Formats: sequence, structure tokens, C-alpha cells
Amino acid sequence: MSAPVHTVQAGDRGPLLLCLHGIGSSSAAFAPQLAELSAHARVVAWDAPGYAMSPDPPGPLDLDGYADTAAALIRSHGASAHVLGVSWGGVIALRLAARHPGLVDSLIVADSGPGSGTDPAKADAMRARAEELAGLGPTAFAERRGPRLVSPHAPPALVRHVIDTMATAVRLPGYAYAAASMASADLRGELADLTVPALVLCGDQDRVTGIEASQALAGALHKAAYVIVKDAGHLANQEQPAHFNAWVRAHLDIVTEQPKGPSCL
Ligand SMILES: O=C(O)CC1=CCC(=O)O1
Repeated sequence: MSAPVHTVQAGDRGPLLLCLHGIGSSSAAFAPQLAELSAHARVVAWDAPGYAMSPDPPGPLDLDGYADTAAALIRSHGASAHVLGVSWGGVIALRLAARHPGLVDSLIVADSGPGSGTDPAKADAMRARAEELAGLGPTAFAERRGPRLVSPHAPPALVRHVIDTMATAVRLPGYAYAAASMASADLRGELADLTVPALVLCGDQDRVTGIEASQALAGALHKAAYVIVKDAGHLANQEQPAHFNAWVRAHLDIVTEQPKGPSCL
């Protein structure tokens, strides 16, 4: 049984676009997508279980648990969705597509790779993150962690927004469950089976995922287009929203295009 989640929504027509945030964030990360893409899609952004305004799950969720919770959310909105996932959200989106192929029309995976379980050092660092949060508390944790998620040249107002979003989004145990799910995720063996169309993006100054890992992800998927977002760090959707949104729109236009039948005239 999936835990209920809080969502923010904008737009009342077009395809459903479900937005899944990264491990240190919340639905607030998608403010530029809710504002701009809602003219073309019904945009829904979640607070993951145990984050921001979503209640704590009754116990640890693994990656399947997050994917199943997202699947229940899609079902509650109708038939299927295009799923935009950033970082950890991208890993959830990929698992969602593997477990519930009928619910995912296409994937948009930003600043993400096949999971931290692919690299023991990354997995250890991810697990240690929850202890850091426990030791520092959300505010000091966000002050330390937030600036790394944008490029070194990000405007101070964006850095502040990222820190404030993180400080209000993360708490234990939700963050620890999320970090554990990311630390044990290794999707390399399942990517080739995904046939859903995908757009993979990465900030050219992403210091968390890195272009190499995101390129490898795109290369492992059957039908993926790959875009490097210039002048952006790990949170490319927030740092270069106009560029990012333009690519998402182009992707949605392509994947939702109806085949043109013969004219009736
Ligand atoms: O380290 C962070 O907080 C950035 C990050 C790693 C995985 C993710 O979703 O965000």
C-alpha cells in the first residue's frame, strides 16, 4: 500500500507531466516548470514521501516503493504520464517505467544516472548524508550542501532558493530512506529493456552526477535524445529554466504528436 503524498499542480489541459524532485529538494524545485510548462501540460510535482508537506512513510521505502507511490499518483490523475525526474527523481522515474510501463508515456531524466549503487564510494557517501543531516539539522545541512548543487556562477538568489528549499524539504526519517534507496540503486541491468522515449539532460557544470554518467545513461537507453544544458549545475531545471523548458516542450511535442491519417476530403 503506497503512502499518500502532497502535490502541487498547475495547468488544466494537455498531457500529464509528473515531476519527481532530487534527494535534497521538494516540489518547490519545479516552480519554473509549473509556471511555464502549465500552458502546455497538466504539471504535477510531488513532495516525495517523508519530504516537505508529505507525511512520513510508515517505514523505509526502497526504490520500488517510491516507484509504486508515483504509479499510484499517476493512476489517481488518469491513465498515464510523461515523467520528469531530477537526480534521485530520475532514478525513481526509470524504475517506474520498468515496473509500470503502461503508466509512463515518456521520460525526461535530468542530471541523473543509473543510481549510486553503481559505485561503492558514491553509495557510501549517499548513506553518510543522512548521518550528516542528523548531526547538523536541516538548516545547517542545507547551507553546507545546497551551494554544490548549482554551478559556481549561479546567482546568489538561486543559491538562497536552493538552500531554503532544502532546509524546509528534508527531515528524518524520509531523507534517510531516500538516501538508502539511492545508495542501493543500480539500474544498469534494466535500462536496455526500457522502450519508452526519453530525453536525458545534464548541466554542463553538474558537480554531482557529471556529464559522463548522464551520457552513459542516455547511451544505455533505446530511444533517448541527449542534451547538455549550458551554464548549469546539478539543478539545470532551476538554473537555466528557459533553455530546460524549451527542450521539455520540444520533447513533449515530438512524443505526443499524433500520426497524421489520410485526409477525409
Ligand atoms: O547531494 C545532493 O544532495 C544532490 C543529489 C544527489 C542525488 C540527488 O537526488 O540529489
